[in-house]
Amino acid sequence: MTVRIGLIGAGGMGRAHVERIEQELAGGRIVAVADLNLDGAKAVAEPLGATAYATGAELIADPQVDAVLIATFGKVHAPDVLAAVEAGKYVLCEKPLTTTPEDALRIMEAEEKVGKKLVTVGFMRRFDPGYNEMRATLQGGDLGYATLLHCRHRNPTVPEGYTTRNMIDDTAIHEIDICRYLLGEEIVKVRVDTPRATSHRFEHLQDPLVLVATTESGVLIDDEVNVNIHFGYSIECELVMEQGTVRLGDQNHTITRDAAGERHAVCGSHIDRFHDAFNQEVQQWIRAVERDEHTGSTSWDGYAATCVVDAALASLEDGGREVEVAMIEKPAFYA
Ligand SMILES: NC(=O)C1=CN([C@@H]2O[C@H](COP(=O)(O)OP(=O)(O)OC[C@H]3O[C@@H](n4cnc5c(N)ncnc54)[C@H](O)[C@@H]3O)[C@@H](O)[C@H]2O)C=CC1
Ligand SMILES: O=C1[C@@H](O)[C@H](O)[C@@H](O)[C@H](O)[C@H]1O
Repeated sequence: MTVRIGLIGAGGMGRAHVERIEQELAGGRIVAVADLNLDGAKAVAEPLGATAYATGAELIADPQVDAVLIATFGKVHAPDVLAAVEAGKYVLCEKPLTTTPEDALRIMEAEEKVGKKLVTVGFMRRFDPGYNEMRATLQGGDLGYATLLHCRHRNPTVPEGYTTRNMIDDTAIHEIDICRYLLGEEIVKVRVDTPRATSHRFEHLQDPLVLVATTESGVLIDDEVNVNIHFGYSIECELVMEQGTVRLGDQNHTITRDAAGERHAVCGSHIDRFHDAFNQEVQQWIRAVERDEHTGSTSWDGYAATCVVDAALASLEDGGREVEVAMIEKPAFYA
């Protein structure tokens, strides 16, 4: 069976997903594309012989669409995710699932009503081999339990419209999710530190900032979010356990050694750094939809991440005070 996919949001990420589905992956085909900018939707749809729509609602109602891939802005994800769930269609929604915990709860309620998990959140780092090796090392138990997790999320630059809020709800949300995934526990409190700002930022931005979070068992996480670092796209992570540490590698395949020393190229963007993880994520989603099964992160993961984002934003507004994360008990449906 070929899974007939409808894409909502034909911007940078949407087009990157279309390219991988059409050129690199198996089992899926783009049959419809929706974008508020109808010309943008047509530009992606027409070469594929797909139908173009101006709204997600029309695309979701199209009986030709088996499953929905959402790559619009985070703050408009919720209505389309809800409509797809209510139509009984599987959804792969780019992160963040929603920008408020209330919207994520509504999605969870809709899924529970339908009686099956239909939503996967685009937390693609869960498919990165490096993070999975780190997780396996921790779970193996030979190095003891985790005590600390040091993360760095460095982007070359960001556009002027990107806000300090986005440093948390659009950027740090990746570490919020991957730390929960690596450690297998929830984050219970968080504060945001605001060091001296870089002169490379737009004036309105608090860049860099550092999230300091604590998990249920007391593991301390620090996450440097630094989005105008210029030299490249650099994602780092070191997990400290009782008897050893494990550190994420980069995407380099070779190391050059000469009179200037040893070096390897640094990635330029999320596209090259997480190319394989994105492919794994979307390929596994297509295969799971074929089998009528859920895969990857759930609406609960989207909800939990949004609750941590909310607490971090409250800390930022309140001078870096430590804020407890408010969240509901995990429903048995997501156990
Ligand atoms: N996993 C990752 O590493 C990355 C994830 N993303 C996520 O992908 C999503 C999209 O980001 P980009 O492609 O960079 O943004 P973008 O601005 O390039 O594209 C967004 C597109 O959605 C369309 N759109 C907005 N609201 C809409 C609506 N209500 N209905 C239909 N179309 C609508 C816009 O017209 C635009 O074409 C975001 O959620 C973002 O966080 C983006 C970059 C990397
Ligand atoms: O998800 C992503 C972007 O939306 C975000 O703006 C970047 O900071 C991240 O590095 C990238 O992976």
